[in-house]
Amino acid sequence: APVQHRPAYLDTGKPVPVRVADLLSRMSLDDKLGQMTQAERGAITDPADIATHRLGSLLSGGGSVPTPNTAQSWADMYDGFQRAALTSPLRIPIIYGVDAVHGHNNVHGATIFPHNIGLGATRDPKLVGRIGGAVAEEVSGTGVDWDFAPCLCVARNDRWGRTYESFGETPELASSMTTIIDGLQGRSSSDKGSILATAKHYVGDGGTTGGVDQGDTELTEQQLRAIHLPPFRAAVRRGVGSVMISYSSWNGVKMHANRYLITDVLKGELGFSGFVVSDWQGIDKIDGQEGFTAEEVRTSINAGVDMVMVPYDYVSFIDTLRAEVQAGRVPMSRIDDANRRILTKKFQLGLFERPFTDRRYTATVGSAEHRALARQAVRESQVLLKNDGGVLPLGKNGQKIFVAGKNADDIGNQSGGWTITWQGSSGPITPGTTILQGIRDKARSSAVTYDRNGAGIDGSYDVAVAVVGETPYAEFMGDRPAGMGLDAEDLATLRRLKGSGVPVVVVLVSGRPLDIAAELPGWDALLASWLPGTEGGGVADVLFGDYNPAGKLPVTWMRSAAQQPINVGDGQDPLFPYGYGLRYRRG
Ligand SMILES: O=[N+]([O-])c1ccc(O[C@@H]2O[C@@H](CO)[C@H](O)[C@H](S[C@@H]3O[C@H](CO)[C@@H](O)[C@H](O)[C@H]3O)[C@@H]2O)cc1
Repeated sequence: APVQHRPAYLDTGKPVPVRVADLLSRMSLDDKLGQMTQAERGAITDPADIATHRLGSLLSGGGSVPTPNTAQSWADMYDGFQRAALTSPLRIPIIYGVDAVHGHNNVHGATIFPHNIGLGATRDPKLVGRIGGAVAEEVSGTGVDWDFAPCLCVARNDRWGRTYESFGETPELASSMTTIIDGLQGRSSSDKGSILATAKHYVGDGGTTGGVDQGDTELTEQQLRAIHLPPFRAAVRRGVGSVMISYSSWNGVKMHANRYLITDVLKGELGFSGFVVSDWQGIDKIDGQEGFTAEEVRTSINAGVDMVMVPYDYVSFIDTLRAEVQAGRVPMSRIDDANRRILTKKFQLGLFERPFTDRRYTATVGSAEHRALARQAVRESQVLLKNDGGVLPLGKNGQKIFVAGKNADDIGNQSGGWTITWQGSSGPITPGTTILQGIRDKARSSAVTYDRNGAGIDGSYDVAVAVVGETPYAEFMGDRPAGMGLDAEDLATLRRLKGSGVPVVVVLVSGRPLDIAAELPGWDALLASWLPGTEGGGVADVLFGDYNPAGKLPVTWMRSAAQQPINVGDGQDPLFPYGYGLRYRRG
């Protein structure tokens, strides 16, 4: 019998472009349309539908998790979906995406790193690259092969609910932190424990008028190119495998419909050779109405979107796109280009050879090694803004320390949004060390008293530490169009502490600068902690002087919310300037 020749696309000895061309030549129109379709895992009622509709990708939206929500269970879920995908005639594996934006944050027990705004304060690109490697290991250990990160937004107005997802307010700072892509993708994307990274959200998401999430970025092209494009140029140079389009508009045109910026600039001028994915229901929002229309499908695909994060009505999407192709309103060349881009990444990731979870990485989820790295990141991210009379560092021995504040003993609050659920939540939502626990661990020979509201404080204490700030939010839920001050609970707690006559150290756990100028004179010290994640011990390392704070503001700190947007070089007079940060001692 004639030797069964393995098709070229399955021959690992062939160059990727040859494998892609061979596979493309074997694909039907429906095979190709399916590759461009990404569905939410919750929309898959029968895994057989993955092969039936030739789906190219699945995702977990924020908080979309298997039960139980363990690394093992994720790996089993992924392998189940992949096994179903491989029953299709051409056996093309799916690629599965998640938002691991500060660790594998959907997974209970995963290491939660500081959100990007804290990483920006470290000014340590090498550290951020190492974090990318650790996140890639934890994500790989659950089977997942695609991370919708990093967000390379340049946050220009702190009212924006996604300010904490930004490394900072300058293109230089965001560009410097694209080292995380090297960590996520490895030296070669087929490296073990490497995953596909995503530069998002292209372009100008952090520059909307008023800091309105999904709003309109009203800038000249020269301004857009100077402020918001550079991090994407840097990411493309580093070989980022995918780019996600922003919900926002540029001068009134929805980014998901912007052919000039997606095809001419990103793919042409910048030379991006990976694939472009829409945001969640991003094409639906082009006309501002619920659901997607044939025109929105046609417009976004012709603009250069290669894969659509539908995420639920994927059958209707495929049917609509098929009709547009058959009517000649979407050229076959566009469909083939999108497929080439997607398949190239799947081959480069090694998905055809190793389609299932590499269980050697499952044990890295929440590992002591990763938590130690996260604690180092917490230490380096702390920004000391005030330290009158050297009230910091605190004494480990023989001191009476009073700790107060809603964010002192709350893993959920210190982790912020995109933690276990999309919006995040207060409480003991995942294993970690709260800031209070970190303080207790340090001050074993001092007396530490905690009361959330400061009840019981009196003049007998040597110092009071108030851990205050924001509770978790994500995206538009975090927009602050009005005031940006502390909430009533925090203000009451601080008043009570102030009344005791004891020196007050404020630790601000927040996703952005808050309007605190009026209260600041009553505080003896102020430490900006940002959203440190599960390793609150790193905050205590700084409070007790085991680490000499070196963090620098990644964003300008307003004197008043009325100053927003306020950014370095705009001539305004801030409370603390971009780059500001005190140390305990030189060196
Ligand atoms: O109940 N509602 O009213 C409601 C409204 C909007 C929702 O919208 C959806 O909720 C989230 C959780 O389901 C989804 O993750 C996205 S967010 C989007 O998704 C991508 C994939 O997760 C990320 O990479 C992007 O960075 C991010 O901008 C969407 O906003 C959900 C619920």
